[in-house]
Amino acid sequence: MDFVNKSKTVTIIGMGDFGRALAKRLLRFGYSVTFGGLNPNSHKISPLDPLFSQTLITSTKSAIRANEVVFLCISVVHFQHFAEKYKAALSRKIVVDVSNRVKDFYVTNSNAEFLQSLLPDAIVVKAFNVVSAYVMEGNSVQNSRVVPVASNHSLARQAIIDLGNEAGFRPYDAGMLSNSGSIELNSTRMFSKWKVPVVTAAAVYALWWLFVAYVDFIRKVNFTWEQVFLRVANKPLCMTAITLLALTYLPGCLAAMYQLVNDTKYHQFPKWLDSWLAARRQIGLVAFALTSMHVYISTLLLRPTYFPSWFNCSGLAPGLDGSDTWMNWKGELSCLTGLLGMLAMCVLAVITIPGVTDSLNWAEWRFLQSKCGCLTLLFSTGHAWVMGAPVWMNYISWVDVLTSETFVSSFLPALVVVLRVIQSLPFIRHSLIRIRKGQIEDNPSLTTITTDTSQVSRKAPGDISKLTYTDQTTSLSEKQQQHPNRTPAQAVGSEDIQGPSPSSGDHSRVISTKDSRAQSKDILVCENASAAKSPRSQTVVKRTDDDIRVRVTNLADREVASPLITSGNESDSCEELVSRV
Ligand SMILES: NC(=O)C1=CN([C@@H]2O[C@H](COP(=O)(O)OP(=O)(O)OC[C@H]3O[C@@H](n4cnc5c(N)ncnc54)[C@H](OP(=O)(O)O)[C@@H]3O)[C@@H](O)[C@H]2O)C=CC1
Ligand SMILES: [Fe+3]
Repeated sequence: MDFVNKSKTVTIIGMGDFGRALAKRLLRFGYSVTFGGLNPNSHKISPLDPLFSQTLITSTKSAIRANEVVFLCISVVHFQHFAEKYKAALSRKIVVDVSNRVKDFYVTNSNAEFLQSLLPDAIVVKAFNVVSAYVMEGNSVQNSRVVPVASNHSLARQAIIDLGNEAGFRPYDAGMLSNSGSIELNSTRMFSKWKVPVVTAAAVYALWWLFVAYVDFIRKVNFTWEQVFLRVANKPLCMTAITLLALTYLPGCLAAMYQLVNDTKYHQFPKWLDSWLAARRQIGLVAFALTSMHVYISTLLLRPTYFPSWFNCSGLAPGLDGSDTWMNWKGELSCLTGLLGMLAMCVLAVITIPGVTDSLNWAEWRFLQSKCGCLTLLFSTGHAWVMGAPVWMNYISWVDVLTSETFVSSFLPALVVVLRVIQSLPFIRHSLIRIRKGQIEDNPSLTTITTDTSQVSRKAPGDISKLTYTDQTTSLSEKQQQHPNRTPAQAVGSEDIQGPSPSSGDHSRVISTKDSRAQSKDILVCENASAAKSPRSQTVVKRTDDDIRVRVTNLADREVASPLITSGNESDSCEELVSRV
């Protein structure tokens, strides 16, 4: 079987939306396509389309025979029927399953594994199901979709990765076919990362609404019911925006405090903090959306009748058009701080766009994230204080202060600003820098983390979440989302977890966690650490043709010590091998 598809020819079974779109994309990138369908004589492929002029449309059987790589662009519902008919013809062919889950059609584990069980002699590869036919057909290959490719056969997987690269996608090695379940789920699950931030925003907004209703309608009557749609609704809106902004930066402060308390960066954060850190991007973007709305509404209402304390009036009887009024220092400073906060927030939002993120190097990205985040918090808190502070001075009782909307809503952001200022004090900063650099821990034991360096370097968002490394303020999984092309080692500071890399000729695959057996030609990297938290050294287990070699590399303080080597045999577990070193 020729896994290197030098002839650039593929077969596509199914001439529906996806099959046609895939064919167009491949033809555009120099591939030849043979179509196979149920009804080769009645299909929707236009003979007038110049792209399809050289395309062969034939019976399913002939199309399968024609090439080694067969894309199966039919619904999972038809898999059984299809497999029964063409099982023999597909023997030893690479069958690429592009299908997504179908409601009410139950398969155990995944469509791809189901197909593999129906076609035991074929090599099933899961790929391209995350791309819609519409995107596939489009001319633009900029910002192309990241495409996970999974298969039990590493050469077949690599062949499809190469094909994906040539067709303008960003494929990555997603490991074994057993990973197809999550690949399929991820491509059909709706807004899974947005649910918690949006629900949190809704809950915070509801709470602030209750507070505003109490303060402005029950405690004192400050507004009429006619103003609830914009003037009053604008209040909980800005209060929610500033709270969410604080919630975006608070977990970073908590993470730093956690590291300071434990005096190490290797202790895993509590699960809730890890999830919170990972959700910061979404929380921040919701805050940005609400802030934008607040700015529009405030601009619409910006006049003396709505904001009397922001304007000076020249005469006894101010004109209705506001012609004899002008903004006082409070109005001008409120607007300035608000707009500067919005500007800093816009920069933050823009750098989350993948194209922009990719154009920044790590230092630039960190600088903008950290500095603009700080500025946004400062300006937003300043905006609330400029509006509220002159009024707070006149309050007689604490109840008045505690029912001041500006005071209550700026409390959390102010707390985050204070925490950040404290954490930037020289002696605390130095401690944090020392901790984040990494340190040696005594008595390292073997961790449960086993991963393959060559795989990790190609992994995409979500798949590296098993790794426990986190840095100061950004959880690794999130950083990997923001920089899908960067390896975890780059994300946490270059060589930290990157050990000796496998030679280019090695065919490697991800081996499951815990007690993995060294496999032929596989490379297995174990992090030596105490309780999976403190990588001190890295162990590469490599099976050569004759024996298994184990190399332990000391990573403490980024120094790579001279490797120790031992030998073992095939049945040895990683732990056993390492214990012999
Ligand atoms: N459309 C999209 O955006 C995406 C689709 N996918 C996946 O791609 C697959 C195809 O989707 P899509 O193209 O939209 O679906 P369509 O219904 O548009 O096309 C399915 C095609 O498969 C053909 N077909 C059905 N059974 C067989 C068979 N036994 N042998 C040969 N051909 C057969 C049908 O032929 P006939 O018309 O004669 O019945 C039809 O042309 C699905 O599994 C879907 O989950 C994945 C990602 C995105
Ligand atoms: Fe405001």
